[in-house]
Amino acid sequence: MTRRPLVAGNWKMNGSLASLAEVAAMGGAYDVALKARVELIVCPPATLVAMAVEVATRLGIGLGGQDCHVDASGAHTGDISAEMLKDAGASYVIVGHSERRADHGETDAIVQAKAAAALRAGLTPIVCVGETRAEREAGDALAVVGAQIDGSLPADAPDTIVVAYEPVWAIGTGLTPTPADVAQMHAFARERIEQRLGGGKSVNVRILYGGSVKPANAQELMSIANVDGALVGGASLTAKDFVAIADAYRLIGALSA
Ligand SMILES: O=C(CO)COP(=O)(O)O
Repeated sequence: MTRRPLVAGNWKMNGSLASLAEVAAMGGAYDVALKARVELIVCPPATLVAMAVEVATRLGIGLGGQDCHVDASGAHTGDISAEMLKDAGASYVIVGHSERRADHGETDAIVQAKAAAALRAGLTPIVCVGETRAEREAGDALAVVGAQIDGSLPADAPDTIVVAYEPVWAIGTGLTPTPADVAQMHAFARERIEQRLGGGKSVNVRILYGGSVKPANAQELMSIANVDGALVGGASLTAKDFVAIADAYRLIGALSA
């Protein structure tokens, strides 16, 4: 089992050219020892991906997009393809974030097609899943996430794909599930990913936790079995908080299966 933790920052619709200074500021604390321990990537708005490449690459920080179209090119005004993100210097792309599922009506089938598009372009998709508050309260969290995994992962995806469990009710609210609930969901997700992909691939698939990850709770959340890193929203906008989250890995031992 060789899963390298991944801490990914999702800037959402935030950031300007001036924000590239935050990327530059991540470099100082992301030192050789931390690089050996955890992979760090930033997913800024598409307008900034190409601009961020030089500084990010120099600091050993990866770049990702936040969405991609299913097609490589064509008459889709306002959309961006996975190939364009790759061309701009990205190596990852988030697909199926709950905000896109809600704002743009993205279904599991669309998310799966986007994940396949990412793979076609040579990007690693970060496929997001997660239940709403109502679904958790109804006792349906596992069933909902299981169905999203079935529907959103291409069946032939390689074990390099990343899955992010983001309970919708934990995003931007300061609320997080209990460690026991996170452990249960991540163990369940790994089993379900195995059923979906087969061939023992799930042991290598990184499953991130997302939703109100902050420096103060990072160590507790990242220490949970089957949590292979974090997808961070608000706290990824400032270098200090974002690197402090990755820094939790200095204190965490080898990841447990
Ligand atoms: O949606 C998220 C990351 O994709 C999580 O956002 P917050 O970290 O702001 O809760």
